[in-house]
Amino acid sequence: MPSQKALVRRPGPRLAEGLVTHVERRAVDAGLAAEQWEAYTEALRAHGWETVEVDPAEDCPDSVFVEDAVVVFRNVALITRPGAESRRAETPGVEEAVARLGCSVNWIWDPGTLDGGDVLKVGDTIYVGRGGRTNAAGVQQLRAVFEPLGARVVAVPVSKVLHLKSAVTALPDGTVIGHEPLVDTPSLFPRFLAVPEESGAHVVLLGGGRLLMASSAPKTAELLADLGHEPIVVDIGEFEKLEGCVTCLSVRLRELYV
Ligand SMILES: NC(=O)NCCC[C@H](N)C(=O)O
Repeated sequence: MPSQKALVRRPGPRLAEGLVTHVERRAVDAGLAAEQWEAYTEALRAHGWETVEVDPAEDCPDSVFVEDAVVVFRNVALITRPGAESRRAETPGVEEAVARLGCSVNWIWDPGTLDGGDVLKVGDTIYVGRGGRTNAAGVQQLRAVFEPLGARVVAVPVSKVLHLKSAVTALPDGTVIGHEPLVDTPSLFPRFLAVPEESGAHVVLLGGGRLLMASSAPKTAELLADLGHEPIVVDIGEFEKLEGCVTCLSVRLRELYV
């Protein structure tokens, strides 16, 4: 039976030292971050997802952003080689977790770099952002792993934000949504809907019409509700200070057979 599991990773003691690239550094309240993380994982569970915790990586400030360490398509997990060197020690724990769940495992190798936040799956199309964290070799290696499984890999330039999924994600019907000033080439997507807020571009599909979204995008939540979707809103403000979004705090394993 297909699973409804979601990998998550508890924030570690060094969270406040997480990388910032496109935003000013602001102090992170570790206690509040822990509460927000609990509420985020609770929202996943409340909507039918069993959360599976990856062992903590206490020395890695950014390890809570678990989606950057792995890309899963069908039953195959591609362990990334993060573009930021300080994040490379995050991957062994994630590799162990996906292997335990029964995925076959592949790897991005030197000189490739790839962050999971640069990978957006829409059906069998895999968009991969070529930007600050993912290089051309990483794109080629991703293609070599997933195209034989039936995926079509489409490379997309990313220059204005940290990751492709900082700029765009997709609705259940496949429409790609993004805040236009931050999207390099909206015309690359067959159906594109502009949203009024930067963090409005980030949705996690919970199933049915339910979309997990950040409370920092109220106008977008209203727009999407008006289009017949059901926003489920969580406050992830402490993670947004570190350029995190709702998407990067979990990895949903939708096609795992266990
Ligand atoms: N996929 C994501 O959007 N990940 C967010 C990563 C934030 C972290 N502070 C970083 O710069 O790597």
